[in-house]
Amino acid sequence: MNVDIGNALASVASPGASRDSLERLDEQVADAHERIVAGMENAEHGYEALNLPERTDPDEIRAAVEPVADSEALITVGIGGSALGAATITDALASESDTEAVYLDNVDPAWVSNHLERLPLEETAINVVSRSGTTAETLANFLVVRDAFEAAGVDWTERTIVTTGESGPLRNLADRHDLPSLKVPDGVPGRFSALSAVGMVAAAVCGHDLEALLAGAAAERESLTGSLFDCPAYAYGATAYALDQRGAGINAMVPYAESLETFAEWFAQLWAESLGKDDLGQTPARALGVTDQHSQLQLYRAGQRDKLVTFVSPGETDDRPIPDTDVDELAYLGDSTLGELLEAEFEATEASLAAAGRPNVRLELETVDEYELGGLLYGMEAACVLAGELYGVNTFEQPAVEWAKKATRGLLGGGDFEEADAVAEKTELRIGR
Ligand SMILES: O=P(O)(O)OC[C@H]1O[C@H](O)[C@H](O)[C@@H](O)[C@@H]1O
Repeated sequence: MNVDIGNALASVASPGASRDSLERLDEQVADAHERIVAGMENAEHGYEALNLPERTDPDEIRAAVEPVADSEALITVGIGGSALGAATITDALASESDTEAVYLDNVDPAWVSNHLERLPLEETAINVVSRSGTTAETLANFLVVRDAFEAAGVDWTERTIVTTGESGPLRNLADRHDLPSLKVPDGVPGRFSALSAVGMVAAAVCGHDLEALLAGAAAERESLTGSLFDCPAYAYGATAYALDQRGAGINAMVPYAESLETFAEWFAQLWAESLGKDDLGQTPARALGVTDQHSQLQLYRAGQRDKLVTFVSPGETDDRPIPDTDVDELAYLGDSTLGELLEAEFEATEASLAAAGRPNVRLELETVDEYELGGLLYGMEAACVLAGELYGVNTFEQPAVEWAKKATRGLLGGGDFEEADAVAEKTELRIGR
């Protein structure tokens, strides 16, 4: 991964960071890097995620999925960090296998039912993922999926893989039914677990090259040094932080590839849950090039000066020529391909923001394959850990989310949680019927 921060400099954009201010920030980056390296060496909670390229064992993952390797579909039941990493990987990568990857990361009943009714359950595998083993949405969906398999006369115990922590309800269930199971590595929060079994079981069933994913991540790990001017991941994390400090409180992630749309969702969780605490943090927004040039670009170029736009350039992709036409006004298109049109629109949009003095950063891939994607995921995780150090927040916890989880359980009668009382205490000023 390369990172180009030129359009975030104060000489181009406002808000922008001057070269001098980045030099000064680099001293903090050096200190943060020392802290990060110590955390990695001591396998501290969270920092341990940056050791995954060496820790994850592709053979173990492939062995666990062996019994369902030739399934027509794989239903991953998980939410947040237990779904988005896997979905990012299988959505981004082309595969020769025909396995359809489906993610049940919502409890919308009609949507869940639609999936269960249309999939060939006797040829479908189930991948249940929950670090805690207690998340209500995941366990509820799993019970629903199991029930659908039973109703269709399919033995779900023959078709289920479990990835969870060392103990908990899901671990007990896996043991009781003797299901193939993998462990969420210790010290790795869900949103940092894409490069473990959590993110890679689906990739294995879909036939992706797990070693290449890890090699791309390992190369990014090698590039972690004590200076933002030498390390693409830190350059991104430090620049995003510096711009937030200067008023760019929103970070719009804009990949120029359909296949990377889920990556923007994954990034949004990483950035929001890790940095959004102590009244700090930069709000992630999601957009897609070129589609959202025609819906959001107006705001990004001419709205409030509160945004950083992060582009992801996918590099080389499959291409398709645009056929010639005898309509004079469209003749110029006939000399191009769709890929060239996409690239031209990307360059034009980037330039349009810079020309209007709007900060933007470019993340460049050579192409979208396992190696590059592994590097991108790792790079963004390292950027986020660095940003967390610079903000001085606890990057690896999410107490605000836990609050809502407890309130939900309380409402459903799953225990006595004082958080649930807040629901009854809602202030109302209702207009309408
Ligand atoms: O993996 P689980 O324990 O089921 O948790 C799934 C998700 O739950 C919560 O929403 C947390 O805030 C997320 O960070 C986590 O990824």
